[in-house]
Parts: sequence; C-alpha cells; structure tokens
Amino acid sequence: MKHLRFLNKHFYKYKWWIVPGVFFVIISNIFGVIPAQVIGHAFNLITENIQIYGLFTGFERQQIIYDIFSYSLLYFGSIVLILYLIRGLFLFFMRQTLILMSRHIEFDMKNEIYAHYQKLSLGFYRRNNTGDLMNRATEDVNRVRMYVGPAIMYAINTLVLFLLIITSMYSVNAKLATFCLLPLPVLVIIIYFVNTQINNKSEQIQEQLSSLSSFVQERFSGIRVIKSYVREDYTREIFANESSAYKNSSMGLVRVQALFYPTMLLLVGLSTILTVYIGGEQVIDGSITAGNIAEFIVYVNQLTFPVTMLGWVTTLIQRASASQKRINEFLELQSDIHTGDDPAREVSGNIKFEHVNFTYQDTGIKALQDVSFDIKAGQFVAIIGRTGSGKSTLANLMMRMYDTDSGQISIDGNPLKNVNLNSFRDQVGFVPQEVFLFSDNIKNNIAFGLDEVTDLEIENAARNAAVYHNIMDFELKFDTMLGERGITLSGGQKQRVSIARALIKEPKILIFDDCLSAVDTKTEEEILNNLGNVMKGKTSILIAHRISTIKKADKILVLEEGRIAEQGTHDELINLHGIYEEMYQNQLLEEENKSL
Ligand SMILES: Nc1ncnc2c1ncn2[C@@H]1O[C@H](COP(=O)(O)OP(=O)(O)OP(=O)(O)O)[C@@H](O)[C@H]1O
Repeated sequence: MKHLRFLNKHFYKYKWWIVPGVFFVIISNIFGVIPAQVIGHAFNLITENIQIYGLFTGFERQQIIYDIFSYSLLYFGSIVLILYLIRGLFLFFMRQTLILMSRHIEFDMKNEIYAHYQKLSLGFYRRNNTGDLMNRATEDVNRVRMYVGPAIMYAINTLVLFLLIITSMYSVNAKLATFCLLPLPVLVIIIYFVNTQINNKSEQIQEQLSSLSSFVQERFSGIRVIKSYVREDYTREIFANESSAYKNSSMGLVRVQALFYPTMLLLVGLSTILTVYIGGEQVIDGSITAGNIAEFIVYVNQLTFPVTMLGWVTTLIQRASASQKRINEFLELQSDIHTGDDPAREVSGNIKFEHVNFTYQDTGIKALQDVSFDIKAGQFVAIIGRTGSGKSTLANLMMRMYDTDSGQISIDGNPLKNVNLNSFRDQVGFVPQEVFLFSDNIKNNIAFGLDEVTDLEIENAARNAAVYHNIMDFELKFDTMLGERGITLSGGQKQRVSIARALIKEPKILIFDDCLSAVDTKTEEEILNNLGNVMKGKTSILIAHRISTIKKADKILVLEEGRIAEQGTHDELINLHGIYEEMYQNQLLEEENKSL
C-alpha cells in the first residue's frame, strides 16, 4: 500500500474533482435508500387496506375504496420512480467526476513516465527490455487507474451505502437487522477468496497471452527464415502447444467464475429467507409491520452489489499497489549522465581523448583501454579496426551516451562532462551503425533533427547523401512512407537516408559509425566527395572497415582490442608495417581475387 502514496500528489492536484465526487456518492446513496422506506409504506398500505376492501364486498362503496387505494399505490410508485431517477442523475455526476479524474491522472502518469524514460541513459535501455518498459507505461498505469477511479469510487460508495442502510435497518428493528446482515461477512470472505483465485488465474492467462503474442510476433517477423527452411508445420505445432496452455488456463478461470455467482445468489437468498422468517415472527409479535419486511428485502438486495464490489476493490488495490511499485522503480532511477554546467556554446570541433578507459558494466567487457588521441577542428579522421575492437564504443563515448570510467574526453578544451549536453549533441551529426528509420515518410525521417526545415534543404541533404535519385524514383517521392506502413528500403538506401538526416543539421562534428558498409564503392566515393564540400572546415570522424574509404583521411586511428595500436596518415601507417599495413594488404588481395 505504501507505494500508492506516490499518487497523493495527483489526488491533491485533482482535489476539486474528488470533493464533489464524494458529495455525489453520498447524495446518490441517500436517494437509493429512501425508496426502500417508501416501498415499506406502500406495502403497509396494501396489507391494511386489503382487509377494509374485503369488508365492503357487495357494497357500492367498495369501488370508492378501490379508487383511493389504487391512486395511493400509483402515488407511491411515482415517488419511487422519481427517487430512482434522481439517484441515477447523481450516479452520472459521480462517474463524471471520479472516473474522469482517474482518466486525467492516467494521462498525467503516462506523460510523466514517458518523459522520465527519455531522460534515462543508454545503460538503462541496455539493462531493461522494451517489453518491460512498455508494460510499465501502459498495463501498469492502467491498473493504477483502476485504483484511482473505480476502486476508490466503489469503496466510498460501499462505505456510504453500508452506513445508511445499517442505520436505517437498526432504527427499524435491531434483531431483524442483525439476522439480515449475518450472511454478509461470509459472503465478503468467500468473494475475497474467489476473487483472489480469479486474479491469480487471470494473471497466469495474461502471461500466457503475452508469451503467445511474442511468439507470433517473432515468428511472423522471421517468416522468411521459416519458409526457406520449410519449418511451417513445426512452427504450427509449437503455436498449437502454446495456445493449448492458454485455452486450459482460460477454462480453469471459467470454472471458478461459474462457481462465483451461484454462491453469491445462495447467500443473498439465505439473507432474504432469514429476513422473511425472523421478520414474520416480529410482525406476529407486533414489533414491526409487514411493510418493514419488504423494506428489509430491498435493503438486502441493495447491499449485494456493494459487497461483491468489496472483494473486487480489494484485489484492485493489491494489483495497483504492485503496479505502482514497478512504476516507482523506474521513476526513482536517475540518469547516470547529467548535463554539464557550462553555458551552451558553439562547438569548434577539437576533440581530445586522454587515457580513456571504459568497461561495459553489465558484461564487464573492457571495451577501451588507455585511449589517447587528438582531433583538430576541421580534420577528417578515420577509425579502423577489427570487429569488436571498440570503434562504436569510442563513437558512443564522444556522444556522451556513456561516461568514461577514467581518463578524460574534452571538446574544444572543456571536459565533456562540463559541456551543455543538449547544445553539444545538437551540433553533432551522428549516424549510428544500426540505422533506425521511423514509420513515417522519407521527408520527416530526414528532417527529424530539426524543428523547421524547407523542402530545398531536405533535397540538398538527400543529394549529398547520394540518395536523391533513389527517392525521386519512388511514386510518392519524399512523401513515400517507410516501415511497416510503407515500403522497405534496401540496406544501402536506409544508410543513406540516415546520413541525409545527419547532414541536414549542418553539424560542426560529423560521426559516421560504419554507415557506408552497405553502400557500393562508387556511391561511397560520391558521398565522400560531397562530404568534402559540406564538411569543409568542420570535423568529420568516419568509422570504416574498407581502407579505400579512409585513405585520404588527415588521421587514421587503428584500434586493436580496445587500445589504439597505431595512428597517423595512410602513408605513415603503411610505413609502420604493422596491423594497418597487414589489413591493407589483405584487402588488396581480396579485391584482386574478386576481379579474377
Ligand atoms: N552495449 C554493450 N554492452 C556490453 N558490451 C558491449 C556493448 N556494446 C559493445 N560491447 C562489447 O564491447 C566490445 C567493443 O564493441 P564495439 O561495438 O565498440 O566494437 P566495434 O569495433 O564497433 O565492432 P564492429 O566493427 O563489429 O561494429 C565488444 O567486445 C562488444 O561485445
């Protein structure tokens, strides 16, 4: 329960929804209880007048008595109807305040969680899977909403109704009231246990359902592999097994639910029988009227629904508490990357690494060790090395996606940790190794990093990234949709669209993380030529595997197992006769073999 305290700030914010909401609950219940008393009076009227009516059998006056009698009944009936209508109106207001408030809180919570997630560093996203992040922002928030809305509303409703009915019952007759209420605690306990069972089974079903959806999602994403390996029958069998577990659990749930309503009706029936039996004795004693029995039967029936709700509300609160605990776990996390205190300033493009060490915390892999180098503003620097040598890690550290364990990275002489992060990242064009394009049109994908952009700027960026002609070949040109809702670009086209996204920013520093790998050598040359013009006087850092790509670089850093093994220009490195030269010779050999 203590986790739900987090919600107090929302309750405070929406106090002017809660106060009238509670008021409407009280009023609606008052109008729910009064009709029972009116029905009691009507019942008395019937029992008393029916005898008088009988006495006048054969007399003319009998018709007059009948008229008065039926008129009075109509009058009572109308009163009951009006009272229930008023109750309905207040019930409407009650839902309009309390349930609407819960929707507002749900909206605020989702926004708060989303904004918080965005602040957290890459490390957080490495440690937690996307499914879990999404569940907390949707399913868990939904469960909390069920607490702030329906659970609170029904809890107040039940409390008010109980107080009103019990007071009314005891004011009529204490003995009858006690007997009438006797089965109710048993009903509460049974409902609580049955509800817990239903809940456990529902949770189990929910888990099976999400595993079934994940299975289906994965298999359909990999449908090409399934078809090529002719594994359709095998996959269908696994699906049938998974789905049969889901069916069995669902049938278990239906069994428990089937038991629930008869049990409830049995206990309500018991209460009614007790009311009639004990009430009948009291009527004979003369301590209550027959109308009181009718009144009590209405009360008992009115209590049934809230009592059922009580069990439901308890489980809603338990679920909400568990969900809020999960939400709080993430909300209490602070990003390990904080922006520096320096004011936002224009970047010149000098980058310096001094004895930088970096280990991935989750795997313990030492990705960079004692890395030192210096990049002057305006230089074209290339980074090369075998796979896993730490090239992408280096690029990520430059973007401050992670912080170094030791050593220092400086930008224009200022430690990166002091630099205003948003302003710095705004001035860097970063093309990551794993290209990511949004399910949107090409135009919006290219313009992603900017708030305002002209069509001409988008076209120029596409030209510089050598993807303009490809885009113009599509029927809808720059309006072509990508992703699930649109066309699938080839690997090389994707890379070039994401290069255009970086170039349109006119960045002061450009970082290409192996993003020319799927581009043919001719197009690569075109892009590099364009870069020469666009990035004149600005710093470009290119991570690559092909030496032909980086030959012209002002400086080449050769990484080997997280360390800088060699650095210099192409000619200098060839003369070293080290790793670089070996890589160069191997690549020349490969080219020769290909041309044979
Ligand atoms: N997010 C991560 N969490 C844990 N370990 C990682 C992570 N990213 C990379 N590594 C490990 O760090 C080392 C360096 O990886 P990195 O991606 O920097 O290499 P790379 O030179 O860019 O490789 P490639 O050329 O194949 O892209 C590798 O051993 C890799 O397994």
